[in-house]
Amino acid sequence: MIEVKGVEKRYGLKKILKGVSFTANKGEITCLIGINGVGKTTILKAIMALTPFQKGQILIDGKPIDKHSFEKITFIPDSLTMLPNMTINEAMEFMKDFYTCWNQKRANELLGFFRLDPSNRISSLSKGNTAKVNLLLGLALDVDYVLMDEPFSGIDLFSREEIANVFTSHLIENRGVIITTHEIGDIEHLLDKVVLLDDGLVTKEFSAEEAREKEGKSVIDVMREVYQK
Ligand SMILES: Nc1ncnc2c1ncn2[C@@H]1O[C@H](COP(=O)(O)OP(=O)(O)OP(=O)(O)O)[C@@H](O)[C@H]1O
Repeated sequence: MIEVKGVEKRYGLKKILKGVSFTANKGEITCLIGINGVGKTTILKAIMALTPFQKGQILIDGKPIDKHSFEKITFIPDSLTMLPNMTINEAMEFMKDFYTCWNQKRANELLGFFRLDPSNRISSLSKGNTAKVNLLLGLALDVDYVLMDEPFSGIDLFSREEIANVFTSHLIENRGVIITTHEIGDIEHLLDKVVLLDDGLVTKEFSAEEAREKEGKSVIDVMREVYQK
């Protein structure tokens, strides 16, 4: 389980996170939702220990985050960070050399799943295929938790559907996923937990299934209730 406890984060004088707390379980998809600039990416970076925070604590499976946390967790940013003149194959080789937890079998499966040609250069890929390569490079790591920042951003409906399909496949297995997205409609049915953020705080943390089954509400219904008050 990932536990975010009372995290406060300032950039200069600007307080972005004012005591954010929530949990994300293994085997579940947790979605962070909030308007642009609320601090979703900052939370993911804090979990990865990529940005320092002033107060609070983040635990992964009961242990505070440290330099070894990357053996358990990976961060898939909203853009691909590989050199544009690399082929997909070369990008995979790079990851393989860098990470001991690289799983070539899963990488090959992901290539097939996304119908990617490994000889293609990163610079020649469409936006949708670039997003898929980005996901492939993260999901091919044998880690328990995957953080994904806006995996659907700026890509067409069909690519979004293909990416959404990965969430119900064995390629995610029973890992814990934290995702940020503005494209709720595409993945609403896949979400286990939703964390709504506003003004530096969690305003609501709820089970998507319970909202659906007990209250007959979609995630978007709950968002309207919370944000349009
Ligand atoms: N390195 C930085 N230095 C100063 N301010 C920053 C830095 N990184 C982010 N910020 C500011 O912190 C706030 C939160 O940024 P963050 O990227 O976490 O928001 P977000 O919710 O992910 O936004 P979006 O939905 O647009 O991706 C924004 O106001 C942003 O301008």
